[in-house]
Amino acid sequence: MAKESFVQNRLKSVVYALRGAWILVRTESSIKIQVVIAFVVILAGWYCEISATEWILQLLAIGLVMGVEGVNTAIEKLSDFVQPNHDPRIGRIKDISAGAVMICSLIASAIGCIIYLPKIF
Ligand SMILES: Nc1ncnc2c1ncn2[C@@H]1O[C@H](COP(=O)(O)OP(=O)(O)OP(=O)(O)O)[C@@H](O)[C@H]1O
Repeated sequence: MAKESFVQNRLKSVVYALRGAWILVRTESSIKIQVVIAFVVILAGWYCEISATEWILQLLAIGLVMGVEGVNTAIEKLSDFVQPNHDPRIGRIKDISAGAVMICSLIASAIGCIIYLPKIF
């Protein structure tokens, strides 16, 4: 069998990653909520005519939260696969992973407040 070229290989990886992103959006309620929030703040950014720097910060915050949420989901699924039974060590791993999402969400909320509160009040 002929060896795949570098470009074919990379294209396959992109397809696998797109498939993973689609599974996330289709099956995970937390990601669905985050997609809605992202949509709302993008509309708000457009409505409030935020600056280029504010757009960059807002998009970074959206990407950060959704990216870490995806990794958190993968950790939860891997945990359930390696240990289907109740195990305090798995509980701790899942708690830490959820904690990482919470930290990113708090930072993203702070960025949202810094951008929009002065425009509202
Ligand atoms: N196998 C387990 N052993 C011990 N504790 C667990 C186990 N599975 C879950 N837990 C505890 O329950 C919490 C919730 O776990 P779960 O996998 O249901 O995540 P979740 O936050 O409900 O997921 P989702 O993001 O899909 O809503 C964990 O953070 C952990 O404290």
